[in-house]
Amino acid sequence: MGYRDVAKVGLGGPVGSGKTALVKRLVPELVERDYEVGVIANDIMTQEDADVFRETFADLLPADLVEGVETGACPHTGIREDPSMNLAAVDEFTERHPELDVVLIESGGDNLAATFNPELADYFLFVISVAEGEDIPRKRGPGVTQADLLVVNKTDLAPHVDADLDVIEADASEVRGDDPFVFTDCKAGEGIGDVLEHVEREVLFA
Ligand SMILES: Nc1nc2c(ncn2[C@@H]2O[C@H](COP(=O)(O)OP(=O)(O)OP(=O)(O)O)[C@@H](O)[C@H]2O)c(=O)[nH]1
Repeated sequence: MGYRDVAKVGLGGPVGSGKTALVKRLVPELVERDYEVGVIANDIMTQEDADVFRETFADLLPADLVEGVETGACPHTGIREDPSMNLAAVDEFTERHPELDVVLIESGGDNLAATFNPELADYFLFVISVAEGEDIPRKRGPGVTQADLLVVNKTDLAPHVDADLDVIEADASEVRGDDPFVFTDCKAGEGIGDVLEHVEREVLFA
């Protein structure tokens, strides 16, 4: 894939929903499938997530394909209103690695309203967690309704927080209409194949 058609995949969602955990699961699978992958981590004030990724992916990705973008107080500004810092990072990646196929862009944790600027992300995953309660899909936040793929993570915690996955499934179906959603347990690695199937079909094979 050339400079112009590197696929940009955004991951947004509330603080702690599992965006980092999902990226950690997706990157090895993508590399295994022979894709050249870059990762950008947006963080409010630190490079913490980027440092974690560099360490986690030390054997999988060149260190210069992991970048941290510090967004300041408002985490969605960098992915929605003014994505210039993120786009500059993508440009640097593609200049250094013209063979790059896909860049995963993790947003800083935010609320249910965070969405990606379409210029920044060709495909946008919104990650929520069942641990915050089964009624999140019903709240119809823009992330939940507008994302290309809704990822409902931490299914393993459902029994511990009295969240009923059948209720979440019914609500997500209603709120999303024909748009897809998947359940994941990033701790055990469940559902990762489903996420990849959507990303490959909609973005990488498109
Ligand atoms: N039990 C369980 N824990 C998970 C799962 N996914 C993530 N976690 C844990 O939840 C915590 C938060 O996960 P992260 O991946 O850091 O969440 P995040 O959305 O990147 O968080 P921010 O970047 O701070 O917004 C960590 O302690 C993870 O280990 C899951 O599917 N099940």
